[in-house]
Amino acid sequence: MSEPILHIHETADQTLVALADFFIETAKQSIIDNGRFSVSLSGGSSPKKLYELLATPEYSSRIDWDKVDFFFGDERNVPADHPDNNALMVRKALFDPLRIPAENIFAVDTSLPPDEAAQRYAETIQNRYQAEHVRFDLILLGLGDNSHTASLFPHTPVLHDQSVSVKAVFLEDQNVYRITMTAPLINLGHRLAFLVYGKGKAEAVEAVLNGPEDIENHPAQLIRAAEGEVHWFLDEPAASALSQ
Ligand SMILES: O=C1O[C@H](COP(=O)(O)O)[C@@H](O)[C@H](O)[C@H]1O
Repeated sequence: MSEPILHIHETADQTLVALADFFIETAKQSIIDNGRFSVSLSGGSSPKKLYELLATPEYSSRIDWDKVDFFFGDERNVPADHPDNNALMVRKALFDPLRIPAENIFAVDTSLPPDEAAQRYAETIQNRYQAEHVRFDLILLGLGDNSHTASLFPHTPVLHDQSVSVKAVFLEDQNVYRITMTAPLINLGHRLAFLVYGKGKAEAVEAVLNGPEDIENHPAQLIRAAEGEVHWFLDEPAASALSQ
């Protein structure tokens, strides 16, 4: 298992540019190697600016977006037109501006009950890869200030799920469901890339990267690429608690 690779930049904007470049270079290489690029997107508040940046002419002109397949590492259990829906956020920031063909977008069907939505999405991923091994070229991830990533939240049963799959997670404190890829599925990715910025995430970054193993409280510690690489794109405030 390889060590995490840190990319620390002074500001959040510089961090976003570095990750946008990394996204494009990974996509280009995957298209050269395999003819297509498969990426799993993160949701939440941090990545919206990244998607908006990728939609600008400077980035959008650098790859053939028709050769990109988009998946989601997690989704809120809300209707497709709800403001909290991750796919809606990406649609507005990236898919619509770039006119991504509908057949390249693999979103979670949140009109189904959560367990069924999760199972259907796991099947969607399996079917997409057919006989091939399920391995995304790139998986984008965020980090909550409570050390969750995707929807792997502290003290939830999915943290112990060993299947390469997608599961529904009930968050008791919020009384909501989310749908998430399991850690074993995420860990199969060729490249995993966390995007974390802001001082509010500094303690979580330190705990996940350098703290004692404590999966229940710091679920992002589960993310260890089986054979690939794990990259962390951090701004200086988010990296400020890192021990040497
Ligand atoms: O990987 C992810 O992380 C976030 C936490 O990110 P934040 O920017 O909202 O703090 C998570 O909630 C999101 O759904 C997920 O894809």
